[in-house]
Amino acid sequence: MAVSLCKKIFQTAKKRIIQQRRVSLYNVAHGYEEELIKKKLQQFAGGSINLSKEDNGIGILTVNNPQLMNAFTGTMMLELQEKVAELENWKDGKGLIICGAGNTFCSGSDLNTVKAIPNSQDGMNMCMFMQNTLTRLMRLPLISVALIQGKAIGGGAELTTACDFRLMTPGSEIRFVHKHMGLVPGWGGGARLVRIVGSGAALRLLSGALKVDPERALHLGLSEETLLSPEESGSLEEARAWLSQYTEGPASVIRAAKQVVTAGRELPLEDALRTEKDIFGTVWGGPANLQALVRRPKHK
Ligand SMILES: CC[C@H](C(=O)O)C(=O)SCCNC(=O)CCNC(=O)[C@H](O)C(C)(C)COP(=O)(O)OP(=O)(O)OC[C@H]1O[C@@H](n2cnc3c(N)ncnc32)[C@H](O)[C@@H]1OP(=O)(O)O
Repeated sequence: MAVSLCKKIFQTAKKRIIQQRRVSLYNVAHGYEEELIKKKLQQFAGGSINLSKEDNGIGILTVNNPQLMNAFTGTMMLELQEKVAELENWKDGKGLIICGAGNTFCSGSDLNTVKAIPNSQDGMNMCMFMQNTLTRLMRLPLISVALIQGKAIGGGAELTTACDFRLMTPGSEIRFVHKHMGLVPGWGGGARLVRIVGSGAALRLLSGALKVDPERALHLGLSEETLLSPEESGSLEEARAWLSQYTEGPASVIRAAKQVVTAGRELPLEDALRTEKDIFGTVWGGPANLQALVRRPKHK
């Protein structure tokens, strides 16, 4: 009995590690030293990443460091990784809203943290750490929305691209300011931006460090909608209502829809088709499917 329980725990842990490896981009084979960068990041404290999971299957992830316009300190980068892991294990989840505290989104990395780790090894490790985390965030089986109030600057702009959708409030802006910092995006935001707006527009936004207001974002297809409310609770309510149009229904089906799209977005066609077949197998003959066959709804 005890042996079989131990075996089961071991198998579950092994499965989880393999799954995390699959969704993570970098490991030791890429020269990535996760424990080393985690120790370094731990030294730069401040702010927090808060997660609340609502009964409707929508999670609210808040970047919280309002004194620094929600810049990411070292400990916030670590907390983001922890919250993403928590979301990976949230089986009832269907949607996610990412927002910033105090009426602004996020101003990228905390300049005090990055100034203290200027050497190339730390920079590369931090870059791989954030790419791993944001790739896992992007691949969550949750429909994700960045709610952009105020400013999304540098790494903050990159964070918005790890979401499926972006909603902007009046007066807000997204700006890839990296050029002015002598940088290019390093959190994966460059590659993701190309896939969202195309290579020409992405090159203009990066090389011009252009301010993208809600109107321009709509025009570029970077934002889905400009919300009416400029303030925190009103815009969150609007974002919730917008997202619930897509999260209405059984979690198994909503999550499967996101997984099919993730495969289609990331894999070569034949691999995506095979993955779609596997995901189809998880819903075919499932409770939602069987109930629908009994109800026989008309889709008028
Ligand atoms: C790959 C990612 C990449 C990286 O470094 O690895 C980046 O993220 S690069 C981009 C880094 N971010 C910045 O360079 C932002 C610099 N800050 C600003 O441009 C402005 O502060 C702005 C536009 C975000 C907000 O301007 P606003 O006038 O509304 O407010 P304040 O400037 O008065 O800001 C209040 C307070 O916050 C401090 N602050 C803002 N952002 C950061 C930051 N990223 N790191 C550290 N501190 C930040 C700002 O200095 C003010 O503090 P104070 O003590 O009053 O000077």
